[in-house]
Amino acid sequence: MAATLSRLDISVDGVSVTYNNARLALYNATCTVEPGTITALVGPNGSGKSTLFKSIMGFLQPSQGRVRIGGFSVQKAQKQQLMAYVPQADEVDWNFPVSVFDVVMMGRYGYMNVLRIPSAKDRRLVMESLERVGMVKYRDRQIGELSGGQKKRAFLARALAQEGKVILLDEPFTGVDVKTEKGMIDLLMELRDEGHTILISTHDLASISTFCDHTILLNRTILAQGKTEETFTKENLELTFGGLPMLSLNQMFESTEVDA
Ligand SMILES: Nc1ncnc2c1ncn2[C@@H]1O[C@H](COP(=O)(O)OP(=O)(O)OP(=O)(O)O)[C@@H](O)[C@H]1O
Repeated sequence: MAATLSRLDISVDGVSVTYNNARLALYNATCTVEPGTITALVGPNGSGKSTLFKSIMGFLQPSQGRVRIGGFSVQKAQKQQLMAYVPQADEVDWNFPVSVFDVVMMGRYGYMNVLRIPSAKDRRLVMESLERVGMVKYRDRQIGELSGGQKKRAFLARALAQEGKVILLDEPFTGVDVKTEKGMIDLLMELRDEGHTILISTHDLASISTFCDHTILLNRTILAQGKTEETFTKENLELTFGGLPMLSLNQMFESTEVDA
């Protein structure tokens, strides 16, 4: 893996997305993910987090607005393998007859010709990525035969093998135990220190202030963004989540204060 990287920002400018059912999922979203940071994307269910990820990755075309990755168009960033994506579990066909090794090798496809014959370098990077997430011993398992946490780590390894400078993770801690989450957070911080730009959506609000440099709050549009200590406030969370009971917020801030 490269020791140092050129750091890339993500710039989202006035992005709106309407799905086929005419539902406006995202409205005039404008935000910046600073280069070489871990940035949390926070919002309630259905607030548009996955839609924003898919717009950044170029999986869907916004009806308005523009996304740039390190100044490049999304299309150019895709061609240059600048972005890697760890999807939500329900976006994956777990019955697909591929091993963990095969899934991680998919991260190398963008570097191969049409015959997709892996080079020695491709194999080395796949093994290094599996090692980094502690999944070498599961490399021959069919992907459906993994636990929730192992599945997440397999897809994180695919992102590492892809060598994307920008890594997007859509709810990587769902169904993951505390120890595995801690291991993943440590790895994300290492990747950040190597210069990766990381955007992560999570419902685990309690851990955000422990590892996310910046936070973006979303509910159909961007409601607040900035350094976590300035943005991840009770007032902004109330604005974003609306119906979240005051008791839950009070408990979370009390436990954050105790941990700090
Ligand atoms: N393919 C689709 N077709 C139509 N509507 C969609 C589609 N995908 C998402 N939506 C709608 O767009 C809105 C935003 O969905 P999105 O998946 O981006 O939210 P989210 O913040 O990622 O939610 P969650 O936290 O539950 O994963 C929701 O109202 C959802 O029902």
